[in-house]
Amino acid sequence: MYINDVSLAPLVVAEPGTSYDSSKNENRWVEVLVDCPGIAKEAATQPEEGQKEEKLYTYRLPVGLEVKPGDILSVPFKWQQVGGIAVRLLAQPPAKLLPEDIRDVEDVIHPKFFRETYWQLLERVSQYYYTPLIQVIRTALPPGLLGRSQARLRLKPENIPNGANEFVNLAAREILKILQSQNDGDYSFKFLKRQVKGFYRAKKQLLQRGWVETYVQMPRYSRPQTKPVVTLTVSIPPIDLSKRQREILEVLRRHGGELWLSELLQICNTTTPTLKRLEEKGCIVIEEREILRSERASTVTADQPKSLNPAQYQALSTITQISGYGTVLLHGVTGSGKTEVYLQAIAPLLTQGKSALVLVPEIGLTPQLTDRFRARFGNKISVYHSALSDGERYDTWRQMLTGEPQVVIGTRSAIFAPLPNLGLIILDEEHDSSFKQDSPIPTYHARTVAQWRAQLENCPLVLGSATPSLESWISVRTSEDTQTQRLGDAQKLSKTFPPSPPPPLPLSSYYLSLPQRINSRPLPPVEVVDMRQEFQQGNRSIFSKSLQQALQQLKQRHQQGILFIHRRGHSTFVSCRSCGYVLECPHCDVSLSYHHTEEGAPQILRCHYCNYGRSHPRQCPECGSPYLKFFGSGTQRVAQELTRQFPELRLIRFDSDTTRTKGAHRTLLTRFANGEADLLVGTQMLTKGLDLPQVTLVGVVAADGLLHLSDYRASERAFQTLTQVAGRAGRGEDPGKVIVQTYTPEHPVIEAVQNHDYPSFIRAELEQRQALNYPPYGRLILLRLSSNDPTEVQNTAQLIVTALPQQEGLDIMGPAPANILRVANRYRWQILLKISLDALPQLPDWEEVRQLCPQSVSLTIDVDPLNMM
Ligand SMILES: Nc1ncnc2c1ncn2[C@@H]1O[C@H](COP(=O)(O)OP(=O)(O)OP(=O)(O)O)[C@@H](O)[C@H]1O
Ligand SMILES: [Zn+2]
Ligand SMILES: [Zn+2]
Repeated sequence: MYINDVSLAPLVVAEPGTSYDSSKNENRWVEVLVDCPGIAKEAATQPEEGQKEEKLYTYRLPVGLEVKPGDILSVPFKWQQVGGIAVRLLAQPPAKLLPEDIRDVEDVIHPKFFRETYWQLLERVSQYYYTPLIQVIRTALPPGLLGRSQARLRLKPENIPNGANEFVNLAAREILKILQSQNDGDYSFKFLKRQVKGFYRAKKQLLQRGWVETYVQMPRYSRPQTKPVVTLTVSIPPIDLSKRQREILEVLRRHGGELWLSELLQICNTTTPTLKRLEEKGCIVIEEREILRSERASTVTADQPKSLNPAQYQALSTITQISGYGTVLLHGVTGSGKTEVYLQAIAPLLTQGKSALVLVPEIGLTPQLTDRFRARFGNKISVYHSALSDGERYDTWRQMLTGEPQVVIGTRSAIFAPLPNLGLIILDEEHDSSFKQDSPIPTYHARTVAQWRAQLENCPLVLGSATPSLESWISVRTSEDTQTQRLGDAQKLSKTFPPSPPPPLPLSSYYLSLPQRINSRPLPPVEVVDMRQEFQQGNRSIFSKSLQQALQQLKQRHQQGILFIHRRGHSTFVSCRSCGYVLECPHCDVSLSYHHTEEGAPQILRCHYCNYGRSHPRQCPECGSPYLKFFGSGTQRVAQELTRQFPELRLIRFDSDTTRTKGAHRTLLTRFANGEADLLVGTQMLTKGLDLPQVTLVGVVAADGLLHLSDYRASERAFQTLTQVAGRAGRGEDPGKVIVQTYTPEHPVIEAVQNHDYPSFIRAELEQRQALNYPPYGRLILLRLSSNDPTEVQNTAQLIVTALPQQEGLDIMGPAPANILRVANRYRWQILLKISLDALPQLPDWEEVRQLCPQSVSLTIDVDPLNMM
């Protein structure tokens, strides 16, 4: 059976609590979702025609083994033992299968792993994002859970009383004897099963008494991890060294003579060959050293809950009063103390034995945030994100399954963290687009999944942001009046009868605002510098006079600054340096993208919504100036320019180059916080959640890169990013200042950022979206096609567009080449479907659409796409 067919029927058919003892001669077969990439094409039992890689196989239950839907099993598959999930129990084997072809389930590895709500969540993801269930399960579970895991039994000697043998049957005694014969008291099921007849029942007895425990061992993680370390071997450097080489040795010396290679490279901004030369001269040694698997737990000093200001207090009491499901939008300006509200909302849950899930956009954000959580909750915190090694993820995941009350902080995939007793889900910086997965499938948005999960688990969901997404804003503001009124009532009640808690608010969405910074600190003033004027006045530097001056003062006043550069690498719109004119598509209201597919190919400007194209003009169509330029000045270039103009400023680069290695974020931020540099120069990563009180200056080198992304969400994203980055200034005692350099100071986004005016920005933006039927008013589905064959992919895209039904309320845009046409030798085309929520058109049958793709063309259906490139 093809899994998509069953996904509509409830997968868990057994009633909770009923178990199936195969000795009663009923339900002796089980359908198992087997996870076996690679070997699945040939089946253990004969597959039906047209089956795909993920499918259900039928197995028999051996006598004495109890299985329930949702259990993780180990089953034989060809010549291996693999993992699988029990999907449903059958009273009869499928008629087509010969009984002798059906193999036995080997064992239960994790009983009741999938609780019903968790299953439902995965199914919902599978349906909404048009993704086979097994693929969703792979996303949700740590890698390799199902594959090659081995169930083992371990003695718990501390629980075994004297004369234990009296209490259990013969087989159990045998098991105990075998386990006790070995120091660790630890054997695989497989081994024990062969040694002991009646293993399953005996094991059950022992488990019930708590004398043994089962666990899963993952052999592939047993290999220790190593990493190169650099050690200083001379106390006085030889005289023939260059100045640079001496500096490197000096840095090493100051760090106690030893650093991880990656850290040394970062700190000295040097290269491995340079270090190799030092090694040849006998000054240092580079060698591999083992690192521990768990993240080096930084020492944090415990802290106490802060006494809340009135706005925080109101937010907290609303959140804690919600019983069951409810969505809260916590809209707090930068530095308003949202994190403190989260912390105090979580604290009572832990004492009630519940757990909380905190999602954050990117891993660069977590060191500071996790420290704050650790300071409050100690070792109840665990961190879960895809940058962890498989082993770490697996360990953390096991920790969650214990059911101990805990707080899991993680990036988007942590929305699937299998915490059994969820009391609260928090999405911090909920507007951030890294919560959306572009590929591979499922192309889920963690906020959407969080909403479902909160509903299924019947717990509140808090969405926190200084710049809420339009989606979240709309979802809580539609019935605004009633909410405000009911909130008012609840408050009145609580004032009148302080001892008794007010009745739970009968609402499912709430808007809460923290309009002021902590201690009523002002938001920093934003100065907008018109770079066209700078250019006209003869300033050819990438820094305006105003920014230059501010940078100079930084050093004199012993303060620190942040310089923000939009994104590393390519940024592709073209604009005029004299008048600021940006080349746009005449049909689509988005800026044209610069396409340069290969060396020597002509330069083309193209709209990747509708495929309008034109050649690259020699002169500005508006003012005739020849100074047309592509935007995009990388961090590296800015850093070079800084060193040239301000040699006395010490800077740290903070971008995806310098933060690639593990722990680099923490290292760099700690060094900055300790005052080892005056300036932090970086990309998007430093816009989020940084709370550094000594930062007084924030400079945005060129806001334009953000304003003219060829995407309907460009304005929203630009407003959010600029507001967030501006929000890093003036969080401490000293007042802050923000300088935004731009060629289009009159742009509404720039004005809104300058005035810290979210409401008027969102009003204007919502109007535009509504007029054009873009989200949150309409829905989008993006079909991404790619192939090694440029013609075939283009033809397929055309074919699909022709085949799609013409309907009221369904706008088909494209096909058009993706912004970067060729990536890793694959040519990419896309088709954008815009769906009107009023007309609710019939969506195409995606299986039929897939049939139109030849073997060489792959198709990804991106539901609610955010990244259009
Ligand atoms: N009630 C309070 N009293 C004193 N200090 C507080 C209080 N609440 C928060 N703070 C402090 O104020 C600073 C800013 O708070 P926090 O970082 O939580 O703000 P935020 O709203 O999350 O900011 P952003 O959205 O900009 O990241 C932190 O250093 C925090 O410890
Ligand atoms: Zn011009
Ligand atoms: Zn266009």
